[in-house]
Formats: sequence, structure tokens, C-alpha cells
Amino acid sequence: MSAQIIDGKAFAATVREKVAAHVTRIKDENGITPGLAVVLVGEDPASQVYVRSKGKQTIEVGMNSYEHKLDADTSEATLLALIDKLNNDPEVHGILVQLPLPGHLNEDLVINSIDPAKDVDGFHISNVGLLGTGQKSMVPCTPLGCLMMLRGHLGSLSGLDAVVIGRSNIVGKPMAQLLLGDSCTVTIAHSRTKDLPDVVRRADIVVAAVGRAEMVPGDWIKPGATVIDVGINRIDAPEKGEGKTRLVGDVHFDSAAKVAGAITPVPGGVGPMTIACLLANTLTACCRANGLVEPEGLTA
Ligand SMILES: NC(=O)C1=CN([C@@H]2O[C@H](COP(=O)(O)OP(=O)(O)OC[C@H]3O[C@@H](n4cnc5c(N)ncnc54)[C@H](OP(=O)(O)O)[C@@H]3O)[C@@H](O)[C@H]2O)C=CC1
Ligand SMILES: Nc1nc(=O)c2c([nH]1)NC[C@@H]1CN(c3ccc(C(=O)N[C@@H](CCC(=O)O)C(=O)O)cc3)C=[N+]21
Repeated sequence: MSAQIIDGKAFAATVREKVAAHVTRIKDENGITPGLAVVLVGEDPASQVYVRSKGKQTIEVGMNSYEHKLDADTSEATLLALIDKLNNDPEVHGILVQLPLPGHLNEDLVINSIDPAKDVDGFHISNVGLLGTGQKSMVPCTPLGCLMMLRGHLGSLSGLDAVVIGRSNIVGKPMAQLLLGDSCTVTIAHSRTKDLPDVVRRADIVVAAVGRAEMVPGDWIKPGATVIDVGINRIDAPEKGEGKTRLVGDVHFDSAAKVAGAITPVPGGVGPMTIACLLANTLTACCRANGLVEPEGLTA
């Protein structure tokens, strides 16, 4: 058996088209342009790439993009003052503070200072609580993108056994909430899980969000399972030339693709969907802020 490849790039393009069409409509009918502010503290090269890519795609769907780049040694007070300004700016509907932050800044404090209505990452404690209790919230982009691809591929997820490997606040935990919301039987695995291969072998849906290159081999995968690979790991690629690198996921793609029913690739899987969902969340936040009808199919 050979798995169907779930094309995250194509999925993301469809989401962006929906967003762009709705943005055009509210601009024409309501004279409102959704705006996304991205705050980057420090000069981590990978973060700079993501921030640039987010800014470009924000403009492409017709929204306003505001980028704020702060020095790595920026004080907490300065960052909080910027967030306060953005919270009170009616042109800004979504605020994203790129993580991780430099060590001297308190991440929880910073995230919880964002207006929950503008928290397009869905990381604010209010949004976490709303999601956990099944109420309307802003849903974290990466898990939302994974959910959209799972629904797109499987239709109903009801009653399926799902295993999420990883329990971070930004991926693993909200992913588990969303799967539970779609009536999966959910197991959350982590570094202390006993017999991880056995746990994974029971799953109809495997979401790997660990950050360890190719750690999930094909022989852990139940035949026909749907595999979503969130991991983004840069490894050496001497075959491409000296000093070259390439991106791989947390799943060993070649062996898993022989057993799975469907699988997302890295790159071109979850990553592009994350950014598309960020744009979708910004549009949703803008509609909610202005009492406009929300676009369908872009939230959980
Ligand atoms: N495609 C995208 O858009 C995004 C991709 N990512 C990628 O996803 C991956 C995970 O990110 P993130 O959630 O932030 O990572 P974290 O480092 O915050 O969390 C990793 C999780 O994996 C668990 N873990 C570590 N080692 C093992 C192991 N040997 N067996 C089982 N579980 C293990 C940890 O367990 P414990 O809690 O016990 O320590 C932890 O819960 C990374 O590669 C990251 O780059 C992240 C965000 C977005
Ligand atoms: N506040 C905050 N919100 C985030 O959502 C957030 C964050 N901080 N910090 C970092 C992680 C990581 N992340 C990615 C987004 C897109 C790709 C992506 O588009 N990846 C491409 C490849 C890009 C490349 O070639 O480097 C792909 O998988 O095809 C990857 C990773 C969002 N994150």
C-alpha cells in the first residue's frame, strides 16, 4: 500500500482564496480592511523567514500587514507598551508575537497582555479556556490547519482513535482539544509515555508534534492510518553538497508512506496551512470586531 499525500500547499491555497474573496467583500460592502500586526523580538533567522512570509501572504489576500521588529534586548515594558498600542488601534484586528521570545521576557505575561479578541494565535488564557469548554474562541493556527486537512481527507472524525505526540501549549494540547471536539478518542503522548510505539500503533489518526527529526518510523503506523506531521526539523544534507541542509518532519516519511492511508509531507504540509489559518483567524477577528457575518468553513 502506498499513502495518499495530503497536499498542504494546495489546501492552503484554497483557504487563502476563500479569505481573499471575503476580504474583497467586506472592503467593498463595509469599507473595512482587516489588519494583522506581527511582532518579532530579536533576529532569529528562521523566525525572520516566517515573519517575511506571513507579511507577504497577508498583503496578497488584500489585508494590511504591520511588522514590528524589536531588538533582542528590548525590555518587557517596551514590548508591553507596543502591545497596548496595538490593542487600542482599530486598524489592527490581529496581533501575533512571534515565539519563542528571548529568555529575559516572560512569555505568559506577554501573551496574556494581548486583547483576546485580537489574539489570532489563540494562545491567550481566555481563548484556551473557551476552546477547552467548547465555546467560540480564536483557535491556534497550526492545530486548526491540521484539523482542516483531517476533515478534508476523512470527512467525519467521529469515533476514531487519535494519538497526538507532544503536549505543548501551542500545538499538542490545542490539537487534542480539537480532535476531542470532533468526537475522536484522544490520547496525548509525550516524553514520559510508556511504550510509545504501541500507543501509536492503535491510532487511526497520528499527529506528530515533537521536534525530533524522523522519530516516528513506518512500523509504528497502523495500516491505513492518517498521519499529520507537524515537525519542522533542519538536518544536514551532505548529498546536496557540503554544508547543505534540508527540512524533515517528525515522521520518517518514506517508511510511513508505505503503511499509512494518507500522510502530510514536510515541507508542504502543515507549515503552509499554519500561515493560511493565521490569515483566516485575522479575518474572523475582524468580522467579530465589526459585527459582520463570519466566513464559513474557516474556523473550528
Ligand atoms: N508546521 C508548523 O506550522 C509548526 C511546526 N512546529 C514544529 O512542531 C514541532 C513541535 O513543536 P512544539 O510543540 O512547539 O515543541 P515543544 O518542544 O514545545 O514540545 C515538544 C513535545 O514533544 C514531546 N517529546 C519530546 N521528546 C519526545 C519523545 N522522545 N517521545 C515522545 N514525546 C517527546 C515533549 O514531551 P514533554 O512535554 O514530556 O517534554 C513535548 O511535549 C517542532 O518541530 C516545531 O518546529 C511548531 C509550530 C508550528
Ligand atoms: N506566535 C507564533 N505563532 C506561530 O504560529 C509560530 C511561532 N510563533 N513561532 C514559530 C512557529 C513555527 N511556525 C511555522 C509556520 C510556517 C511554517 C512553514 O510555512 N513551513 C514551510 C517551509 C518553510 C521553510 O522552507 O523554512 C513548510 O513546511 O512547507 C513553518 C513553521 C509558526 N510558528
